[in-house]
Amino acid sequence: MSAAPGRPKQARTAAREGEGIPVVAAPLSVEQIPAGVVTLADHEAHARSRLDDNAWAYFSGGAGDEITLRANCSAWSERLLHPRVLQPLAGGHTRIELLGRTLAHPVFLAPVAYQRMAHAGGEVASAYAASALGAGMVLSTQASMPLETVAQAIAGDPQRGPLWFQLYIQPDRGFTRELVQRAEQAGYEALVLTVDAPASGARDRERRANFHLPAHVSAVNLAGLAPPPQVALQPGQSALFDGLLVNTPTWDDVAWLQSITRLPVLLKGILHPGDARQAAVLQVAGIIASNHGGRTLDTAPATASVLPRIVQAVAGELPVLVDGGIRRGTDILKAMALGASAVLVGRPYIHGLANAGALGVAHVLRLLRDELEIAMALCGCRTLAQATPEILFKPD
Ligand SMILES: Cc1cc2nc3c(=O)[nH]c(=O)nc-3n(C[C@H](O)[C@H](O)[C@H](O)COP(=O)(O)O)c2cc1C
Ligand SMILES: CC(C)CC(=O)C(=O)O
Repeated sequence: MSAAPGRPKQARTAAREGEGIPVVAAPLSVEQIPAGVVTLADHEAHARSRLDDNAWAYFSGGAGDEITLRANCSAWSERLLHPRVLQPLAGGHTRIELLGRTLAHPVFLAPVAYQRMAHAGGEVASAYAASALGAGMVLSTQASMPLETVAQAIAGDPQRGPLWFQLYIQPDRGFTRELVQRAEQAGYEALVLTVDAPASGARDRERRANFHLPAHVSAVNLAGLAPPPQVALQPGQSALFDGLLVNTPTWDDVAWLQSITRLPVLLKGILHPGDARQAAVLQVAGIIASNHGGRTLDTAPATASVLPRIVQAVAGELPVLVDGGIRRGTDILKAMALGASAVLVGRPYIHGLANAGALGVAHVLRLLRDELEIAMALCGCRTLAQATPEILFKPD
């Protein structure tokens, strides 16, 4: 049993924090997209052959019976688009406005921990790709490269999308505050507070594979964080509720976080309209409708299913982003039609990273954007503002 921000088992010879981390990704010239890889599903199939069973269990697994993991994908593909013809399309584009910025397209790289397990270039390679393709990126608290190194790698790139920092509030609030200050100083533009993982989900696939972090991979940005004090449990007390979760964040911590930072704070992991309302009352900068890619509570609903209710609950007061199961440009268009302001993808870019480093991540982003443009054109949408529920097929 472990709380969300806890550290997985690690090989005993763990490198010292930050040691041996390349500042640049492996040279692109040695990496290629294999012929025949033309969709995100192709990337996934190829990545399976590049990653060992240990890494595969971590990156691809979900919680429990993986019902939510599968539902995330099927809920998008089961919704149908309703094409419109003979619309003027010249001058069309995928641009959006979000938190005061104009972005080339609505795709972000979701926070995914321990990316050096997929490729030596790790989070820096992902950041290069996001930057080159104008995508946003959210760096995980549990990144395997220093947050400053990742920000520095793309600082000054005029076409880069937003760089945000995902935060897991640590039991040690002083350490958390220092982490926030580091993210501010490094140039991150927003904090994404993940709220759906006070405890790690039942990661059965990881347990079957005896998942452990390789020696060269660790949560370097949490170096120096003391383990939470051991609680002496009384007979009958719960190791979870009376132990690991005694300092778990609450709504009060959201207000606390807003009070200690000048950065906009978004909440990631909202599924219930009541929580969306509460977030709006606290005037957070945005929410991300997410079930953590099916990795926390199994049998939670697919994000495509809850998105309309969440959009309705916040009534335009704040942007709603969504992730989980987005694998096609058509999925992105459906999300936008349901009221999302932008989308995040998780596993697909890790597959690209495993396959060809920065080039692989860039390829995944390029495929999504190309597919989005095609879907927009075929639905008669010149801009994403025209992606309304009208383009979704409503069965009788
Ligand atoms: C291997 C892996 C690690 C993840 N690590 C984090 C993390 O550190 N913080 C976080 O907020 N979400 C994390 N997530 C969840 C993603 O940010 C995102 O919500 C999810 O992957 C979206 O679903 P998708 O993979 O189907 O696109 C992780 C997901 C995966 C697959
Ligand atoms: C280290 C984990 C807490 C990162 C995470 O959020 C995940 O694996 O889903």
